[in-house]
Amino acid sequence: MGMAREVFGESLPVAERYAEFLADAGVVRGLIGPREVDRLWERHLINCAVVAEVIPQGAQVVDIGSGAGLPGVVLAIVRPDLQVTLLEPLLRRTTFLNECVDMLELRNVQVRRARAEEVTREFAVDVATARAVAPLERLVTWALPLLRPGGELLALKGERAAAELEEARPVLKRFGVRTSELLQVGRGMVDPPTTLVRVVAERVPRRAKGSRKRSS
Ligand SMILES: C[S@@+](CC[C@H](N)C(=O)[O-])C[C@H]1O[C@@H](n2cnc3c(N)ncnc32)[C@H](O)[C@@H]1O
Repeated sequence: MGMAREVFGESLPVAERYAEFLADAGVVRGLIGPREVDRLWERHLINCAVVAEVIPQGAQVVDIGSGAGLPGVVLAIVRPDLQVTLLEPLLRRTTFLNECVDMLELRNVQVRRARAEEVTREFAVDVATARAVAPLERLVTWALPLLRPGGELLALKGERAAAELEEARPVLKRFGVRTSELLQVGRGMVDPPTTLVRVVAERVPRRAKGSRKRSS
């Protein structure tokens, strides 16, 4: 628990209530595997919380495919300055997420029931996050249209992060992306540290090049 205190600081009691809800209702409703309960803090809460290291103050964040709230709920707990939208298409999961928001009294969170590719006109946020949602080459096609120009996707990826970034190169090129990189966050706090793929949206396109309508 020592590391949890260090990571969550004064938000620790809220994080503890969230962990209890995941271990209880989350398991009963099939949103978290029973085997995850013993490693909830290390593999889920702390692993997600350390992403806050690279999110700017006051950012608007969309968490794509939030599921039971990872990483979106955790980021909202550890960083009350963020405005977080949890984007999740499945009703059973948005019900769970709304209950979390009420129970934890998270005033900086909204839940939006939709698929990412359906709501591109609604968002122009600073940061999109996603964990375990889709391969990077598909994820970027959902995430980049939700970002403001210069905004960034932070995709939590495991061992295949570098390979997925390579596979996504053609798509990144189509979107005119010039900045994409691997980052590690949470060194010394979680083992292994969390690997992120960071992709910065370019200043211009909302659609991939080549799919743009011609003006004449
Ligand atoms: C394996 S779960 C991961 C949930 C959570 N991010 C986590 O790490 O525990 C993938 C989630 O992505 C959601 N999802 C799938 N396709 C999506 C889409 N097109 N837009 C938004 N969410 C999507 C699913 O409903 C599911 O909740």
